[in-house]
Amino acid sequence: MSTELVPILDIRRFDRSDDPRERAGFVRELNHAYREIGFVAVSHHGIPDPVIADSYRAIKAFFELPLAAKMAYNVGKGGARGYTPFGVEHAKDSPAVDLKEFWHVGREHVPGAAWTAHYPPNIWPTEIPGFREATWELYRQLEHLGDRVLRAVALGLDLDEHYFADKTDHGNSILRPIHYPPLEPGRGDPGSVRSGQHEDINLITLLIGSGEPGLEVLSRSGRWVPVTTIPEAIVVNVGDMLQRLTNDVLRSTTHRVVNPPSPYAEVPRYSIPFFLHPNSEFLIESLPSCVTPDNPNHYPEPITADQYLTQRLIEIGLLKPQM
Ligand SMILES: O=C(O)CCC(=O)C(=O)O
Ligand SMILES: [Fe+2]
Repeated sequence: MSTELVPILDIRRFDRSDDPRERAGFVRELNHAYREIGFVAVSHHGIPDPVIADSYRAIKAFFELPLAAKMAYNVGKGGARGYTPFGVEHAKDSPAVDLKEFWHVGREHVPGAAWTAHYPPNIWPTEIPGFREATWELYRQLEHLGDRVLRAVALGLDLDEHYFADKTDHGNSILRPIHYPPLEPGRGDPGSVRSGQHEDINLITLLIGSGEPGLEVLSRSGRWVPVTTIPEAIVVNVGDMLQRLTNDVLRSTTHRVVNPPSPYAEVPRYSIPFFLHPNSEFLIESLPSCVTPDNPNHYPEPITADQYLTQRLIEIGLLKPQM
């Protein structure tokens, strides 16, 4: 049932460019799913198992540290880098906080690159050897996979295959390892779930860990559908920036992480989303090919990726409004 809604697509069909029919088929199926449900699971993505395992090892060790040690890394504006504890982030329009703590890895600085000054530097937990190497390698690998998915998205929108390349080459992307602890009565508000229903802000999200129960997407008919993919697959979904760029042709679908029943409630859940963002200065303006008489421009006011992100971080409690 859910596999009908969230198809599993083998990205080797796209990467193997010597077979144009296979490539075209991948592009067609990906874009069809993004117009209908906004989610796919990508299999055979080529990210080596040890790269994923090393990150899991490092983040589990970090989240096991005492709260006081973790709070030393709760720095900076909007949780942009480092640690964000329980009780901060909530879904837009929901007062109940999510039952999660998380860490943010951003883009590593490149000395001499003009964009470097716009991004806060990463910070790293000194208690966990190998944390930096493992998570930065996973960031690079997920970014590379995201670039390939965006090439297939571009082709499906009748754009040049490399349309997104110079708009994402120093994107403000974030790798966010998340820890949802075992559920205890009395933790959080009575209405709290692991992650309240929301849409992602960025262009696309690549999610490691969707094999663990809890993730649900809201279907067009208004039904919550559990995402149950094969564990090796990486879920890749459309975010609000891509929905807006495409004038709502591609759908940023509402999703959530529910509190699972026993025995899953008694064990922690870990996931690692990678929020792929465009370059901060990128102007999000409806693509001309997505504006038609049947689908007039819903967003006549363009907005930069940076302005859009700031607005949205205020809405979810990660940034305080400027007075
Ligand atoms: O933990 C998950 O499986 C999904 C998390 C999520 O949707 C998010 O952080 O935006
Ligand atoms: Fe999400």
